[in-house]
Amino acid sequence: MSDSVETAAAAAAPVPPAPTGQSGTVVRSTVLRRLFRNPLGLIAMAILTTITLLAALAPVIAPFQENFANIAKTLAAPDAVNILGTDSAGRDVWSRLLYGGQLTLLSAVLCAAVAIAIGLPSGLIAGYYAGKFEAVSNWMVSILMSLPGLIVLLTIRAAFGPSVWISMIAFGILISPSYFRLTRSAVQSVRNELYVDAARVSGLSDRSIIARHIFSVVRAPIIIQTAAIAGVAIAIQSGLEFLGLGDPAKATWGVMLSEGFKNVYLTPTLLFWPAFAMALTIGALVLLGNAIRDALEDADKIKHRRKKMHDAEHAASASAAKAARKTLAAVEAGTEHHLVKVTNLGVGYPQADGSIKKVVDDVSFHVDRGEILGIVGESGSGKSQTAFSILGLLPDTARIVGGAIQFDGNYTVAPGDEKVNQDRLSKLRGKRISYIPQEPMSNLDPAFTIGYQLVTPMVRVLGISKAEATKRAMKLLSDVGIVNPERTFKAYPHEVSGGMAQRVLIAGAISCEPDLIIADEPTTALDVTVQADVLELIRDLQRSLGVGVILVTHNFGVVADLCDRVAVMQNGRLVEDGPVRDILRNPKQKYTQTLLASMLEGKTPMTMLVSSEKEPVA
Ligand SMILES: Nc1ncnc2c1ncn2[C@@H]1O[C@H](COP(=O)(O)OP(=O)(O)OP(=O)(O)O)[C@@H](O)[C@H]1O
Repeated sequence: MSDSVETAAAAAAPVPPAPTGQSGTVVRSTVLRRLFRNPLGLIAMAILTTITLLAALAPVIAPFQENFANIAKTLAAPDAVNILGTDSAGRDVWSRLLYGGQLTLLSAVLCAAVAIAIGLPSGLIAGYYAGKFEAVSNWMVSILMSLPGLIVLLTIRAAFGPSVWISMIAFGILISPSYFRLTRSAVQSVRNELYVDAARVSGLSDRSIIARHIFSVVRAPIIIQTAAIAGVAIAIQSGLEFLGLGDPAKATWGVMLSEGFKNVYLTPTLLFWPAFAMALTIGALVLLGNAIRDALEDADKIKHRRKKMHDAEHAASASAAKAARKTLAAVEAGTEHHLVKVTNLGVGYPQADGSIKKVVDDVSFHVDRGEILGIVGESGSGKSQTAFSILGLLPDTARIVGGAIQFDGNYTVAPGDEKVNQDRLSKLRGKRISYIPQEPMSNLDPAFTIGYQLVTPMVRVLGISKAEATKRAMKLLSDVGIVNPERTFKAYPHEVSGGMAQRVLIAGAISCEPDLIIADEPTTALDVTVQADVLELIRDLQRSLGVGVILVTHNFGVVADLCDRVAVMQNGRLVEDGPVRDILRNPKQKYTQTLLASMLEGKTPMTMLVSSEKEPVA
């Protein structure tokens, strides 16, 4: 398949589950265990927990209210009553430190929360959908980043008074672009991963895809970033207060710092204690961020631990679907109501000069239940673009420039439509239409076990219990010829071979009892020794389940071996179609004859072809 099409490639039914629930919990507990084993992480957590507890318990453990002043005892040295001494107004330093911790920590949390609330969702949406939202967000982010932060904060202070909360909300807004950019780049890096396309094909809504696949990618960097941002917020807030811009009526570490500085020559410890508390907190936050990063880094170890947690008991169960499919298969084949009907389809891409380059032109064919239609043609002939039109997975830039597509009598592309009807197709993909891709490995999410990726869509689409779906998955794995289904079920994609991964995807493709399977060169990425097995498997399953299959291939040998009917494509056009037997016996077009000749003469199919007699479509 062409490079461009690969971006739109999608996989069969397997949908990796949300990184929540059992697996998510296991991963989280593993990360926590690793954090506890890291001495720096442990120290950081101990410091932060102690500081938070002391601050939270200030009303209980502080000997005085933060603003209680004993004018008779100013700038006093530490004694039994005032263990850290008193300040210039006779207030207890220890009590103010505790109450100050409350305000300082809460304001840091507020700042991070505001920044996350703005930056995270906008980064997710911009990264996932791109387009206008991303353009507008980028524009706003650039404006925010070009603002001189300190001057904005000073202006806000002048306008709204010395409120620590308002300052921190403003700082949260100013700092939100860092979350936006972090999230957007993380999302962009996985947006076009085939397992994300696979989830789309399997019928997951965009919201679920973002929650399950995309958010899991940004979660770790966001946590690390938050630790750093909280530290920066404390430093900025204290910096402003140190400059005398804080609310003197409130005890915060910054206000204490400012007051301590005024008396630095008389009582240097007044400056030391708030500075020490701040340094300890900020240092602990930085250490914690690093420790979390280290804990998350070794993903493989985490995965292996997760794997051990999966202890399943499995047994085979009957596939009632098979019988149901057989019945269905007999109903509609050969009638005018086709499972898929493509009529005069045209697909094009707008060019820089304003013209549209057609890559599929006036293509018509149909597929019925219980039959295999082969779409054959040389590389670039438009096979995949046709298949992706049916799946609704054309790139955003593609335009339908003519014709229509009906699935089971309903238009997914109606005459006059410029785009595929995604609302309608999202209800079909993964449920009634499934897909077997050409690159099995890239279509399985490396972060989840094969079993999980098989079970989740069945639970969603078929509405069955997890236990039942597990049984079905085991049966499916054994149906597709996997010798040790238990082991494969518990394995991660990197632990199985390409041929086995393709069998897994085939199992996924049939798991939700589809009516149509679109297989796009399903053996291309496989070793020759397993190609025949996989093709035979598709044929056996198609026969027993009675589904319709569209098989995209450039190999006429595969067509001859497997298909009932064939559509031959060249340069985006359908040059010939009909029952395979007729076309094999009596190919009318020279192009078809050449394709056949390359097969019959035992040459490697499709390495050399005569040039088209027609002009390329444009
Ligand atoms: N995103 C895109 N933008 C512009 N042109 C594209 C895009 N995707 C595909 N094309 C063009 O569409 C034409 C048909 O591509 P398609 O992938 O359908 O061919 P194919 O027959 O499946 O080939 P292969 O067997 O190599 O996959 C090619 O000329 C390709 O360059």
